[in-house]
Amino acid sequence: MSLSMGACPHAWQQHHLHHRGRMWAASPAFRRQLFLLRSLAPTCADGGRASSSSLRPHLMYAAAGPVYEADAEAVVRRITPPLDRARHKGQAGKIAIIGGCREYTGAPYFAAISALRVGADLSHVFCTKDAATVIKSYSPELIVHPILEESYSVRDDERESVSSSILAEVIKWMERFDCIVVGPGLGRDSFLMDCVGNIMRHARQANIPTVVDGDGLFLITNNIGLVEDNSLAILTPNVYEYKRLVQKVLNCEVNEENASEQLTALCQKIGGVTIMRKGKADLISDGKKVTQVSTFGSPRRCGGQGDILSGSVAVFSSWARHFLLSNEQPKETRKAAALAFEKNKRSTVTTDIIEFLGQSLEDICPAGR
Ligand SMILES: NC(=O)C1=CN([C@@H]2O[C@H](COP(=O)(O)OP(=O)(O)OC[C@H]3O[C@@H](n4cnc5c(N)ncnc54)[C@H](O)[C@@H]3O)[C@@H](O)[C@H]2O)[C@@H](O)CC1
Ligand SMILES: Nc1ncnc2c1ncn2[C@@H]1O[C@H](COP(=O)(O)OP(=O)(O)OP(=O)(O)O)[C@@H](O)[C@H]1O
Ligand SMILES: [Mg+2]
Repeated sequence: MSLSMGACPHAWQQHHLHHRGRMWAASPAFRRQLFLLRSLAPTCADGGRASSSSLRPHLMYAAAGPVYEADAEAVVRRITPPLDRARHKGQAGKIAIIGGCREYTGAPYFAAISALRVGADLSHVFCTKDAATVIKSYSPELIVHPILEESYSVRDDERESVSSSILAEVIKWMERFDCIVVGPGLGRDSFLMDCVGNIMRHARQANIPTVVDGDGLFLITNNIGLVEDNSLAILTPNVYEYKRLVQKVLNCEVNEENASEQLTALCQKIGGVTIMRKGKADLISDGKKVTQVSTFGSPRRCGGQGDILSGSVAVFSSWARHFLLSNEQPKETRKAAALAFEKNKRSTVTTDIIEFLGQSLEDICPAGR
């Protein structure tokens, strides 16, 4: 299905933006958009499947083979659903984060709140009991399910029944979600990993798109069958997570000279999945082609920015899916990072970036009046 400009209710905005010329390119609003562009990468991969017109044919690099720079803004503009009065709660996206344990409460919060700030209607978090109250206290906007358990809180003879009841509880909700994000702040407890593996299998059977990040990547690296041949899986590894995946799946070291070929080979070996390799430039592949997003965001590398990305990717990929399925009509995190850095400089933290998500999206795809 083609994502033609004419099909987009915001096409006039795109036209308008293209004609602002150099002044626009130099404007603070344009710079603010740059950060958001990075978070679009998986969406761009999806958009790329739908339309080669979402790729700029003029640019590229990669030591071996062409890599196209994704026109992330155009993709976002096309897939962002209009703020239509006839729409009801949930139609702009229901997202769930599977993550949050004794050590990590920030990561699932960042991912879940970013999904809301990008434009989803409902954002859930499935986490351990220890983490739930903490996460809830960060924000009343989130729906928090304190259902996961770690080994320390489960007796050996209870494991099977606890595992079944965790799965049963998640299954009750699963069908409602447009996308789940597995891993932010999940931790690596063995019992928890087993339970989450079961959740992933169920999500797959139910055809629920799944973004795998953080400790979810640790889980799948050691159980690659969890994502094998799953075209609804998007992996968002950082530099270390990517290294572990390459070592495990391709049985070799990361090769920067042939980055795009290696990424393609990794996708193909796993089969069907889309991988967004985060870094100085984000490289995205579905095993067929490779695109990149290299617009500059922020020089701050504080923890949590990958969580913003995974939550945002969940929303954009569900918008893209709706667009493709219904011919209705996704963008944005490097841009919010740029905005936040402009304001806070070296003291920029993840919460500052989240504050700018809305404005960044607004610059790309205005909500209208
Ligand atoms: N505020 C929070 O709660 C946050 C929690 N986070 C969570 O923390 C958990 C672990 O994520 P990480 O990305 O830290 O996990 P990793 O285990 O991949 O990395 C831990 C750190 O160790 C170092 N490291 C790892 N492998 C290395 C290697 N081969 N060579 C050199 N240095 C290496 C890096 O500095 C890295 O940041 C995840 O669940 C993640 O979601 C992060 O998202 C950051 C924010
Ligand atoms: N060197 C870089 N220059 C510019 N942007 C980067 C760079 N490295 C990563 N990014 C961007 O920062 C965001 C987070 O990537 P990062 O590699 O820090 O993820 P992460 O380690 O998973 O983060 P988290 O701390 O949330 O787990 C992504 O949007 C990525 O595109
Ligand atoms: Mg991470």
